[in-house]
Amino acid sequence: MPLKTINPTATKAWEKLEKHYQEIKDQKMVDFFAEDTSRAEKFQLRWNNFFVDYSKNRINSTTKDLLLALANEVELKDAIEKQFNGDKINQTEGRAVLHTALRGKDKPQEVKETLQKMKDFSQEVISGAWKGSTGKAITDVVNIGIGGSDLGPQMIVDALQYYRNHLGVHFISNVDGDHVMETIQDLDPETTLFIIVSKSFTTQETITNANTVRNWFLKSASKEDVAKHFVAVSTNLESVKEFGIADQNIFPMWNWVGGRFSLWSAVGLSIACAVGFDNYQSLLDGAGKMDEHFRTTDFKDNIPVTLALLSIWYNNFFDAETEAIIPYSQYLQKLVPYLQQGIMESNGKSVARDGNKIPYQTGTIVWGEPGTNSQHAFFQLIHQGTKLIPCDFIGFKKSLHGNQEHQDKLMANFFAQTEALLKGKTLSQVEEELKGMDAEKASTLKPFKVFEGNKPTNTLLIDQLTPETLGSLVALYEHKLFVQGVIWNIFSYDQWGVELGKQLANGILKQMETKDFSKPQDASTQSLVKEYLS
Ligand SMILES: O=P(O)(O)OC[C@H]1O[C@H](O)[C@H](O)[C@@H](O)[C@@H]1O
Repeated sequence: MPLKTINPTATKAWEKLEKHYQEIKDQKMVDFFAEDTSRAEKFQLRWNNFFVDYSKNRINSTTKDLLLALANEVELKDAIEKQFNGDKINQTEGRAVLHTALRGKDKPQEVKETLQKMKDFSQEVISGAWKGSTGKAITDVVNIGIGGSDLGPQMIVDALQYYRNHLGVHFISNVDGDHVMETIQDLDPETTLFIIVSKSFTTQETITNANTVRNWFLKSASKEDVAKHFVAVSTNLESVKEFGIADQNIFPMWNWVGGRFSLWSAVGLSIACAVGFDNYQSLLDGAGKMDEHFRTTDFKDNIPVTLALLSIWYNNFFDAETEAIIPYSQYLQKLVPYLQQGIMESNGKSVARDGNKIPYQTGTIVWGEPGTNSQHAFFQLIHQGTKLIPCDFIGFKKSLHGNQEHQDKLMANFFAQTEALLKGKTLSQVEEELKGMDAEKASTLKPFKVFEGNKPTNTLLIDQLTPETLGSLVALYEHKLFVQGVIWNIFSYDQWGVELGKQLANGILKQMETKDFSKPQDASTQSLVKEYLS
């Protein structure tokens, strides 16, 4: 059973919400709309190129007031200021969390300098002024990194492919050697540039992949040629140098930027190469504008705060297990895997800030795929399954290539799904539909064709997919997860949970090399490793 115990940092609001939940939980959204003709206007937000409709939620004005009271009781305003001001809010690692400083108007000097270096470098590579070791211009750029050093740049490069130039941009992340070979086998070492991205420069996958790629490169080139084909982004300058990267080819990053929030730093170098520095700058500006909105707008009109509170409402009171994010744009096919790291690595915690075990649910599980494809895959379960799955629908008013017929069909589906999830289909509607059918057959079919409806959705309607709107959209979700972390009273910016597997993998690797199985290990894992080695 989901845990519902009161959050001790917000007892008053939490208790009131629990009581209110009991009153409202069986009510139908369609009745809310029938009772209040101005409901749609009441629960919508307009900001820049964003229009957010959250009226299709199982809330009324009281719910909204109580959720806002919750935000106030946990002193959200103060928490936001602490983050933006650079307090060491990542307490378990003793670090500030300042990805917002990478995209604000007043950037620190070191950020400005790094941006200038990224600008100069990306322009040289794009224009062909940067020559490979044999004097040829670069045709392909390969980003070698994993987690935050891969997912962000990869998602943005894919999302902004409309804005791309002639460079082929590729990503190597998995330590799976087949993935590495499939990526490099058709590349020409003379015209390929590798960007090794690792905040720590100790990550097993990235260092292994970087070594493999360097060896592949050295088959047809000399050590001196490495400087023309390898650059690195890291906080660990010493290890980068040890790897053999020339000083001038190192792009710094800082430990006050979390890996999963690092695409706004030099980790975004492959983005700048793929779409040009000006577009990268617009991406930063879009994120900066959302930061401003988040920091300065009253909570009742604040998009990230509103979406975060709604998510808490379903997670902690309706016991929703997951949330779906459905972008109606094929360009955003990598958005969800990217957000999964941001959201689930940040808020997948079960210990409160005081070190005690948390007695309530945290950490939203997010998943999703672009529409309309997902309508033909998992939407059946959202419409008629037994689970409550709140969904965010993200769509754009204008397409990039025109094709109005396609755009209208895409968006008709986009609107229709939230309508269907809201209204469902009643028994009498089904009966009406089955009129004329053989009575016995109709009566057998009836129960299967009923849709309960009353499934909550948020609709984010954005003018067009541009570097700027994309920047704002990503920053929106970053702030949403931050607000949830504050309410759940957890530390959102560490990730101790990924360490154990890494440690054990090193031990197993040693076992494989030495065939020494004397160290105690569970019987299942041991027999699997032995089977692998047999
Ligand atoms: O950039 P790196 O230091 O190589 O780290 C890459 C990734 O490693 C770990 O798994 C962390 O959990 C991620 O947050 C991080 O993005």
